[in-house]
Amino acid sequence: MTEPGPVLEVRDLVKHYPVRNGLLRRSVDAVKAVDGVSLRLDRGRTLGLVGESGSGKSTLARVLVGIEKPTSGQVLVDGEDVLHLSMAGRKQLRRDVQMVFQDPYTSLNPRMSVNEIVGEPFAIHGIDPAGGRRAAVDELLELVGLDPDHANRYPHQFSGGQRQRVGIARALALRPKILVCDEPVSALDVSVQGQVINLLEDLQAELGLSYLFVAHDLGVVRHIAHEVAVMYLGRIVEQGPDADVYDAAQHPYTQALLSAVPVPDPSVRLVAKGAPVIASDRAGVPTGSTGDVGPTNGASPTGAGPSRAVGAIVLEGDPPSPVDPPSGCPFHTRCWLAPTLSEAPPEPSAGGPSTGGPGTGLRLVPTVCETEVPALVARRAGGAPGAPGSTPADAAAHVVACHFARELVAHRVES
Ligand SMILES: Nc1ncnc2c1ncn2[C@@H]1O[C@H](COP(=O)(O)OP(=O)(O)OP(=O)(O)O)[C@@H](O)[C@H]1O
Repeated sequence: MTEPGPVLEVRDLVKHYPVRNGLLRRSVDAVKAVDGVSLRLDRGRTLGLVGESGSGKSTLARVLVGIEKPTSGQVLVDGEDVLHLSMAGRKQLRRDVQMVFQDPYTSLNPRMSVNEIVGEPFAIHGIDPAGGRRAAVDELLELVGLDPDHANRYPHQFSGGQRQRVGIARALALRPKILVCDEPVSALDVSVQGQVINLLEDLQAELGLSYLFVAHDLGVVRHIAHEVAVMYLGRIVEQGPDADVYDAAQHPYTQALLSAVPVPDPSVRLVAKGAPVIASDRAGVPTGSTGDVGPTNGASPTGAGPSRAVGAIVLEGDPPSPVDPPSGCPFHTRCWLAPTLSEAPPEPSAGGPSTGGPGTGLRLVPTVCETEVPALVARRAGGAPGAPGSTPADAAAHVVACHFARELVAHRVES
């Protein structure tokens, strides 16, 4: 039985990459890859992290496993701040957080046998497992469903799914508490994606592992994650239990991503109240330009079968540059809700923003959305601010960073 509580907490994490110019390589600006992210991952749970290409997911993942140093912020593993420990303490704690990489074809050294690859973490950390290194490797291979008799083979002698199992075995060698899985199945055939996802779920149940699961495929994330965080331009814009986010998304960005996910039953259409519903049988991405989020083949690795997207919300243009993100709400330049807000007829206020908003008929978009960064706060259904002050640090809170978040409703349409 896994003890409840957070195993990983991220507080106001920032990672900026300096942009250098000229002969003197002066730092003139910065790519704001991660720009103030707070997250909480509970023991034995899976937090899915989704967002378009370039939203900062991989940078966040790399910071969490110690490949990159953050510009500022805190990363706590079991309550200990990993970034402010001595080298020795950091090395010890880093064992607790391991990474499963996206591409098993490039992440495994082709010149090393599987025995050497899986056993390498023992050598790096100077650990002699009880019973010897080879026995420990065999045990790890069995744990991930590989035949220990194949330990002397090389990566090219395995299929893609088997290579990813090797990568998972290596990540488990030091008995970590947390696995950061960066797109662990996106390089695999759809037919084997489900097998690897099932393996990760079995390992979680058996070993009490916690996963941060980075993925662009919202169908896969829905299958494996208990909670979902949505990232846009280096920030979390919505986070909550998977059912809340998938069935009642409130951020216009999340709604756009979800609207492009193929659903098994085309008579079910996901729409946000007031969203511009564009009927489509395109099983693809909503952006029409950047194209990261959303399966493109219409088939689900989780067994739902062929399906199609209906009612896709099309986001105009590419995401803005993280060197010069928009003022105010970072999403306002692409927000489909913005025009409807400025044209909304007056309606009775139900606890919404005290001045202006979708019910007042005032053209607030240029003022609030362009000038004020919306905080992540819990919201009641219907879009009115709920419990200000709730943050991702509160387990299971559904939090949204939008001045005018709207509840997503699922309803059946006549086909
Ligand atoms: N080492 C680096 N130096 C400068 N900029 C970087 C570096 N690594 C990432 N970036 C930039 O940071 C931003 C976030 O990139 P990141 O790879 O974290 O996004 P992502 O959401 O993981 O996208 P993808 O799914 O395509 O990997 C991008 O604008 C990217 O170009």
